[in-house]
Amino acid sequence: MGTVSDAEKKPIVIFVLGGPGSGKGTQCASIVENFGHTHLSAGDLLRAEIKSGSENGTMIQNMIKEGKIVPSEVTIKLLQKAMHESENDKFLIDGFPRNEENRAAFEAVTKIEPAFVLFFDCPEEEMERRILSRNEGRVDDNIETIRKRFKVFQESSLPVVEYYDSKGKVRKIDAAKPVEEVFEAVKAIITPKEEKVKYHSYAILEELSFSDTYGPPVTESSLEHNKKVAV
Ligand SMILES: Nc1ncnc2c1ncn2[C@@H]1O[C@H](COP(=O)(O)OP(=O)(O)OP(=O)(O)O)[C@@H](O)[C@H]1O
Ligand SMILES: Nc1ccn([C@@H]2O[C@H](COP(=O)(O)O)[C@@H](O)[C@H]2O)c(=O)n1
Ligand SMILES: [Mg+2]
Repeated sequence: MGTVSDAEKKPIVIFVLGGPGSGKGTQCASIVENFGHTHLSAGDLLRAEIKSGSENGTMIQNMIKEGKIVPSEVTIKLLQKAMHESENDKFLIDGFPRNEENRAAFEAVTKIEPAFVLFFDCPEEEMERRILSRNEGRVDDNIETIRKRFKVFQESSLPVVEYYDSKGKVRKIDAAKPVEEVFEAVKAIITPKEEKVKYHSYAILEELSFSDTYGPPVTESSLEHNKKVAV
């Protein structure tokens, strides 16, 4: 069997999902800083497309104002372009897939399956409070559009989360907590396996030196055990 060349290598994709205002963009910024992923927000790409004066601009603007989901073809093209232009091989795709059409079309076109889905779970009252004090001048940050976006989230986006949950791919996070606490939970999920093994090994070594100063040396087999613990 031949080897897979670099050109054929699939990027690592993490889908970042959660209701409007749940904190996806905020947490993605910290993940980028700490773990080096490239952050692609579908909403940001669509807003940039409006600004660029593209022929789809007016259609996208109207859909965003109404809290509706833009046809997958448009959004996927923007995501693919951004991925091709990046030299990175690990991406956080934020706010996508937003409905079943988004999900199926992305998989069919790119043949990429997400490594997992980070799902930010937050009550509507908290998301509403956050959006109303966001102050970024977004056309959809008003109470009328917020209500529509909540409805679309419940009816179209949650089924996508449930789909990935049925495949064991959802990592759910309590996003109602303060930013720093949410990020601690994120870190526990994103931290590469090797780092966790190192951490567990040090913890066991420390425990040994405190509780049993003259205890048995840490053997290779006991480190092997740590590896099994740190999944
Ligand atoms: N854990 C948190 N606690 C309090 N405020 C938060 C928290 N996380 C984010 N915020 C604030 O809430 C607002 C919404 O956050 P953010 O833009 O990250 O959400 P989002 O999920 O990307 O929303 P959207 O889907 O509308 O793009 C921002 O003003 C942000 O500073
Ligand atoms: N897959 C997507 C993502 C977003 N949209 C539209 O953009 C709006 C804002 O998205 P945020 O992620 O920045 O909240 C969203 O309400 C949709 O109108 C989309 O169509 N498809
Ligand atoms: Mg966002």
